Amino acid sequence: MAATRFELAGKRVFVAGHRGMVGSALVRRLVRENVALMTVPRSEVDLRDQAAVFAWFARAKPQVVFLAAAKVGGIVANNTLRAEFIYDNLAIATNVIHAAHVNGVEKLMFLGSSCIYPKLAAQPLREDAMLTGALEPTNEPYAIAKIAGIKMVEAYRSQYGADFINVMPTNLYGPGDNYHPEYSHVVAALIRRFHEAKRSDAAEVVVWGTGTPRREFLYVDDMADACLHLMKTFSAPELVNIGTGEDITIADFARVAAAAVGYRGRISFDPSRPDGTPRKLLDVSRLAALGWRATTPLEEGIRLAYQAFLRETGQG
Ligand SMILES: NC(=O)C1=CN([C@@H]2O[C@H](COP(=O)(O)OP(=O)(O)OC[C@H]3O[C@@H](n4cnc5c(N)ncnc54)[C@H](OP(=O)(O)O)[C@@H]3O)[C@@H](O)[C@H]2O)C=CC1
Ligand SMILES: C[C@H]1O[C@H](OP(=O)(O)OP(=O)(O)OC[C@H]2O[C@@H](n3cnc4c(=O)[nH]c(N)nc43)[C@H](O)[C@@H]2O)[C@@H](O)[C@@H](O)C1=O
Repeated sequence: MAATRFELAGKRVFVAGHRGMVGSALVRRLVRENVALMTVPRSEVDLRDQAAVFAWFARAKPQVVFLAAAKVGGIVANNTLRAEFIYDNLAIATNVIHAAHVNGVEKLMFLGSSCIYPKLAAQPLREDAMLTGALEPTNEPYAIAKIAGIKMVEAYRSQYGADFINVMPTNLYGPGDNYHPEYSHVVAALIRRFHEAKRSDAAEVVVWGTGTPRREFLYVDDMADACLHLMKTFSAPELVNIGTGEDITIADFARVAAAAVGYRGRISFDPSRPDGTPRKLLDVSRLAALGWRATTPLEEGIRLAYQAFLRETGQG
């Protein structure tokens, strides 16, 4: 895949979803670049509102867009709020991608997710595995909306020659995560649960599912760095996975998180809770060939994430 060079410097760069975990990491990373950063609060422009999005793009005229706004959550949020996950994510993708085209945006990056790959696809997950099999049922509405966004990017590239690209992040964690006890992802959920257990001297912490699923975790500042790298150097219709290329069982991950938090009690598993996809490990060879690798080891990332949790919940 040939490398290209896209100049970010001097551009008006819009981060959609700038208050979120990824969006805020993109903002932290972009301040080191010579760009005019653009953000807009959801109270001013709800990205599900087509008229509001079109009016804002026509007025603000961003040149570059990172589309990091979405309805996001862990396995239970995805499985419970199924209508919101499909409606919000379809609406956000169609409104922002079309508005970017109509207003002559020079380059747009759409953030998909590793959950767009079939539940039982061969591991590690290659980019060409998309649409080769049935999806994991717990997050099918979200994955379908993400696949629609990916296909829009491909269609606008092929029909209009738009320089829009698709990246597929693995499971992310770090500052700005959502610590909701039911609706968060596993990393934030376990940091909070182990922390509360440590504070209350609880003898046991219950982890959902069997502990056997395998997941790959990427620190969100690495994710932001990869996004900037690809924005500057990648332009093609193919997807690019963003991950570390290493995975871990949930049981082993729980031990890593407990150690980072300093919880020393028992860890048990509740198999009545959903496991989700048995394994989600990305093939990152395309990303490596494009010149990027993750640099934050899991133990270090979880330590930083715990510090961020303490800060963000007023305990640090
Ligand atoms: N977290 C993860 O593990 C993974 C995330 N991704 C993708 O990365 C992207 C960012 O995710 P992440 O940062 O974790 O999610 P967050 O929930 O932390 O952030 C989502 C952001 O989107 C904004 N947003 C949501 N709905 C609307 C709306 N209707 N109008 C305007 N803004 C809206 C939120 O605004 P507000 O703050 O006002 O609520 C928030 O800023 C998403 O596309 C997600 O699918 C992909 C793979 C894994
Ligand atoms: C990023 C990704 O996120 C979601 O998919 P997921 O990978 O299943 O993410 P998760 O973080 O919620 O769970 C990972 C694993 O961890 C186990 N687990 C243990 N204990 C807790 C726990 O306490 N909370 C949660 N949430 N999970 C737990 C859980 O049972 C599962 O086996 C999708 O919505 C999908 O759409 C998506 O994009």
